[in-house]
Amino acid sequence: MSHVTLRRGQNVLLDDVSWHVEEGQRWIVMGPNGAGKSTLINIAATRAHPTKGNVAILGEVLGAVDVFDLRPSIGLSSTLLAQQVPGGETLKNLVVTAAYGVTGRWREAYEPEDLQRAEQLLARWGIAGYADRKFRTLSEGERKRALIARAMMTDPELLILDEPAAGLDLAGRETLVRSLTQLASDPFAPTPILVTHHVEEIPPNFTHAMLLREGQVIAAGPLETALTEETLSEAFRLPLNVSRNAEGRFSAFART
Ligand SMILES: Nc1ncnc2c1ncn2[C@@H]1O[C@H](COP(=O)(O)OP(=O)(O)OP(=O)(O)O)[C@@H](O)[C@H]1O
Repeated sequence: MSHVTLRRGQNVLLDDVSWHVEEGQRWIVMGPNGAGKSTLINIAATRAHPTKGNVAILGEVLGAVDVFDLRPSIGLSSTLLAQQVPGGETLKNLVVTAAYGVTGRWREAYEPEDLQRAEQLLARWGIAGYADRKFRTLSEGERKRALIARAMMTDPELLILDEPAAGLDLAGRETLVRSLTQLASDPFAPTPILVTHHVEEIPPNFTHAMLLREGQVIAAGPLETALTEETLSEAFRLPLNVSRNAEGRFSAFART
């Protein structure tokens, strides 16, 4: 993204944001509520267009490409998507419909390989026995896993996860962090972009961070320089103590 601004009415949601993500990097997007994180990743997922500035995704220039051709290469898991899933949808269908860019199975005919891949992904994300369960009957943690399995269905090059740990209990969060750490260490896995509010949710092998506040970039780059006491305190307007343990996990507390 080069000098991207997005306005809605009088509101400036993103203000002159530039961002460069390379294959092999693993990004965290952080910032307080309303900072513009979802807006940023909606652009990255071709769900929104900037008012000003240029965007190229996987080598294609936004505005000069049919986004429906590009979308299968971009896996997306978000709360907005979860809200669009019909409650009676089975997990198997939730995952397999990603191959067709829809939620809610209607009259599409699926190939046996698609169904097999959906089952494999559910197994990979720890919900193998749940293929015929209805989405509305799942716990929050199971829903999050199902949405990530769906995001992986098209074998995307880019994987965007918007707050996948929101609403999970401690064990659920830690299991998810472990799964994301494993995913990030797979050289054939898609380039991940993880939106989060909490440094504790950052998998230790993620490499870069984009820190936003009020639509502007506070810091962007390698974790060591972009996620520091100074940058996080500035982004959240709160003096923070930030530390990283020997395993690479972050924690943050308000200074007393
Ligand atoms: N359609 C819209 N019209 C006007 N303002 C909007 C619109 N959509 C979002 N906003 C505003 O833009 C700002 C950024 O929203 P966004 O959802 O990108 O933030 P966020 O960082 O993802 O927040 P959160 O952490 O709370 O999910 C917010 O102040 C929001 O109220």
